[in-house]
Amino acid sequence: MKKIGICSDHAGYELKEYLKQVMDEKGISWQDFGTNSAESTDYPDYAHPMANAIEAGEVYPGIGICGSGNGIAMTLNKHQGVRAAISWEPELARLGRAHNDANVLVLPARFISNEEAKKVLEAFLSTPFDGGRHEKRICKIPVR
Ligand SMILES: O=C[C@H](O)[C@H](O)[C@H](O)COP(=O)(O)O
Repeated sequence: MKKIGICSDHAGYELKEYLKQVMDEKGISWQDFGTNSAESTDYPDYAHPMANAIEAGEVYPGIGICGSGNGIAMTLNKHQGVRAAISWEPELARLGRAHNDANVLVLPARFISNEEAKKVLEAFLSTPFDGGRHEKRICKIPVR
């Protein structure tokens, strides 16, 4: 498995650090694109570099975290090669992978506990893309 990319703003910093520990325990390699403290900052400064690395094939998949999940998802999904799915329960993460072939899991740090986020991440990482009818749909997502 490639390194997993992970990034957050200040609101997601503590959850990001927790999930890095979770991945360490599972023997999963990760690359942290910041932020590096809980000091107030701007999510695009971390989301764009991680999205660029995903598009370049340097990391896969990614995890993006901010307070609501909205800002970081909006930023990530501006990239043609990124499909970022906001998930606050395991079934949403499973669907993001199975139906949308999501390559970034977005977590809303202010609306999810660490334990629930761990379950969401596990669902995301263990679910393959279903393909089939979903394939042509995701092919229609990019703006041409
Ligand atoms: O969509 C944006 C994110 O949820 C941010 O984490 C949030 O807006 C940060 O809010 P504040 O600057 O009040 O900590």
